[in-house]
Amino acid sequence: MCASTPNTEPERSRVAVALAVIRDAQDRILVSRRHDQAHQGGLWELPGGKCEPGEPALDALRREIREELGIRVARAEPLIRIPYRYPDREVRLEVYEVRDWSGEPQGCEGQPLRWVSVNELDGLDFPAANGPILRALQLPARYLITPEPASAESFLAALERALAQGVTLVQLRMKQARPAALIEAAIELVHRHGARILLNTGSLTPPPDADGIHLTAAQLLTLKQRPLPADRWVGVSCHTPAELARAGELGLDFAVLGPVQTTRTHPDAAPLGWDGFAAACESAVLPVYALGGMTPADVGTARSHGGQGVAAIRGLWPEPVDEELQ
Ligand SMILES: Nc1nc2c([nH]c(=O)n2[C@H]2C[C@H](O)[C@@H](COP(=O)(O)OP(=O)(O)OP(=O)(O)O)O2)c(=O)[nH]1
Ligand SMILES: [Mg+2]
Repeated sequence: MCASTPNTEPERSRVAVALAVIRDAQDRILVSRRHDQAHQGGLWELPGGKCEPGEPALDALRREIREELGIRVARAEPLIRIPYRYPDREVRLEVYEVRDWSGEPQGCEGQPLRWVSVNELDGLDFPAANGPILRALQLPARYLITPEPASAESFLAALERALAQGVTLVQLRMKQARPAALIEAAIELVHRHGARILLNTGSLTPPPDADGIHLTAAQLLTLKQRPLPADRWVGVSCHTPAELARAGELGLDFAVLGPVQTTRTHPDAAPLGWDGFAAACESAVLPVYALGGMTPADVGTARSHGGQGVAAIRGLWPEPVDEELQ
């Protein structure tokens, strides 16, 4: 339990929890099964547990992992934090990625253990609060937003170079012309490189072979429910904590938030700064990319401020670009 204050909501329900995504050399993740009698019993879980009063989450993580698995965490990187309200309890999950640890994991409390790939995680039953953690594990650190295509040929050539440079998630952003042949060619090219593509064309019904859509903040505010089923992704552009909250309520998969910095093309727009970005991520219940003046060199800063990584046109497109997003 966290520290309690007498005259506020009953604190009995608010629990800070430190969890570990422990990876082995094959990039598999360690999961355990919760005892049937526990809160959210019988479901699979990430190892970890409740912070003691006043205990920093990272200390709680090391302690819980030693107690539950008998291994020593050498280094842990923040992945995501999820505030979540169950009917009987409110939790705040602080999730860390652990690639550097020593010892041989054992179920010290008799709990069954399994090593699984990120794809296999999708097929296991976890507590409801874990959905955004799975998404954070599936999403890359860089999210390319394409500039408005000039010619199809030069656009596809540049997109191919971006993919060859390791981009694995693409937003096809078309605000002017939307030629179906170019959209299909881009989808095919992205899939040939094993990457995913989301369409930002104003339509809520993308072609069946697209991996999902990316919404504007204006579209977000008109929606009553998530526009696509769970097997297709829905990203959204947000500028305020209120928009992020709405994206979380609708169960969208991730958001981009900006502008974090002043950009060349919009020098007058008030930027959030990294502190504003971090404050907004604090209460978000979905992975959040930083947008606005970002380059791959900013990934570490974005992550240390609670973000999933960076989203950019100019910073990730292998050709000079005039436009910039806010
Ligand atoms: N360990 C764990 N807890 C989770 C996950 N997802 C989720 O919502 N929770 C919730 C369930 C519990 O309300 C809380 C953590 O509980 P816990 O049972 O692991 O706590 P603990 O290790 O300190 O156990 P105990 O001392 O109460 O026996 O967080 C998850 O992936 N792993
Ligand atoms: Mg536990």
